[in-house]
Amino acid sequence: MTPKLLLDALIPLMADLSREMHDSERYRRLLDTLRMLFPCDAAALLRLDGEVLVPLAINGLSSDTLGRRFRVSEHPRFRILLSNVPPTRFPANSSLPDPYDGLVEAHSGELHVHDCMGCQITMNGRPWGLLTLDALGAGRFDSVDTASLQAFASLAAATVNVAERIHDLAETSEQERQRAEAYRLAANQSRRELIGQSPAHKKMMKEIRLAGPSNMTVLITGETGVGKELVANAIHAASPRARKPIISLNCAALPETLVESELFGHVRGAFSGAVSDRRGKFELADGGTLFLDEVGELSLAVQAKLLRVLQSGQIQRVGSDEEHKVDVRVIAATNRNLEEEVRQGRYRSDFYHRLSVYPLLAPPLRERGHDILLISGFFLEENRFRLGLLSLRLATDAQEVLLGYRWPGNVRELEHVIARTALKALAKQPERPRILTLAAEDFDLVNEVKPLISEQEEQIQSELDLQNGSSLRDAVSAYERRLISASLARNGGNVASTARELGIDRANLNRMAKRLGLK
Ligand SMILES: Nc1ncnc2c1ncn2[C@@H]1O[C@H](COP(=O)(O)OP(=O)(O)OP(=O)(O)O)[C@@H](O)[C@H]1O
Repeated sequence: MTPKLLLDALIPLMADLSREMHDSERYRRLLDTLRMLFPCDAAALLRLDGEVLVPLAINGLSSDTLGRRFRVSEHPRFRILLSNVPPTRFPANSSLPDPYDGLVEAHSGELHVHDCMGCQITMNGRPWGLLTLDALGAGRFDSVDTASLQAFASLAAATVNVAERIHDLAETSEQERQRAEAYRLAANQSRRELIGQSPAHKKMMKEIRLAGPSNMTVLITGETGVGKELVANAIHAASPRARKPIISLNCAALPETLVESELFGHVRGAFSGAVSDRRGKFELADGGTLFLDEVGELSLAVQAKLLRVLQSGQIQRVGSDEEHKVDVRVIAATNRNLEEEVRQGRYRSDFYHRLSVYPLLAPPLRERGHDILLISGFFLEENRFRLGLLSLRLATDAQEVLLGYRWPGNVRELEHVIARTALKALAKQPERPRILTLAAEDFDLVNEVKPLISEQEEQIQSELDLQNGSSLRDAVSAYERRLISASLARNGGNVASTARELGIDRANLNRMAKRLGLK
């Protein structure tokens, strides 16, 4: 090969060193050039991973070769190649078995490789992997100059080095992005105050102030949307770790196989797709808090691993034997009844007890009385701003609707209801107003309204009222109570519509309700 041809072949490869491209494309171009320069039927680039050689790219070999893992101890040719820095040639009469026998695609009935060469790729003075060349015809490599192959191996090492550095950079920037996101979220969420004044709210805040400064593991329970994540943030903010991040993991959002790697991280090659080392949430939360949301969804196997970490404070990345010490406080949340899950054998009792060192209940919205209006105020203000209004408020009858509703989706549902209702009410206006007042009929909550007296309570009540000996007045009161409760429920707690349906005015209805002990 003339120097010009040689340069023509090598220049694009050198130019690749300063270009960003996918590894597979980079390695494919490397092997294409190798085959242009050296007369062979197949070539491969392999990375040494512990005791195993992993093919990263192949050319002229059957595609299943990429899935093979060659144990160095079982392949004497590979062992020899790895122990010598200069290239080694195995001539046709070599008695050592060839790992690629039967894998070269160009064979015309000839399965046996007759000429084989290889060269170590050295990185930082240590073997990183191999380049191999195979030919079916004996003596094909007679003319190959080993110094040229060694020079090519140096170019291959530079190529691999660039690919790995790009990987590391991408990984570092991804981790920095995650960290920045965690700080941003923490800052945003901690700005979100837990609004409320009800006794249930005050009791919860007291617990937060008590548990926060301790280093205890807290298990927050409560229905969906009650604000468990906000509670976790408040606990973190009240702790000495407040200046460090709180890192969240939603245990329900990931398949079991990924949960472990998300929690503990992994090393390169731990599983297919693990192309580089990665820190897990435990390492990201080091010094701070790890919030495990929906912890009730973890499998028994992951529970066992987490329990070990919580007890020892040591984590092991998936695929590694090394242990890392981490200093992490865990706060977990669930809307499941974990005690029941333990009884049913679906949850580990030891893990449950390790999590619930400090159990904290976030009460449902329907038990927080007028907090519903305070929290509505927060969301009304948010929506006022978003919709560009001067004022967004609730009419009195709308407040009654919100207070009478059972809120199965709790605060999150309230947030969505207000956003939806405000948007729809605005769309109904003939002209864009500056002030918008949401009325009872703007809310579409009628069907889900909680009966003011449950059916069972009502029956017991009416039986008591109608017992023998009760006065006519008591019986009439009982009847009025039932009639008004049913009408209020039908009208979504809307006093105006209820009064209309019953044919009395609102003030009268309010007086009657008060006299009958109805809220
Ligand atoms: N007391 C509160 N004051 C103001 N906003 C609140 C309050 N409680 C909850 N929120 C808001 O309600 C929404 C739902 O809260 P969050 O996501 O914390 O609930 P959760 O219990 O973790 O829900 P899930 O069980 O679905 O994970 C969030 O937007 C949160 O900011």
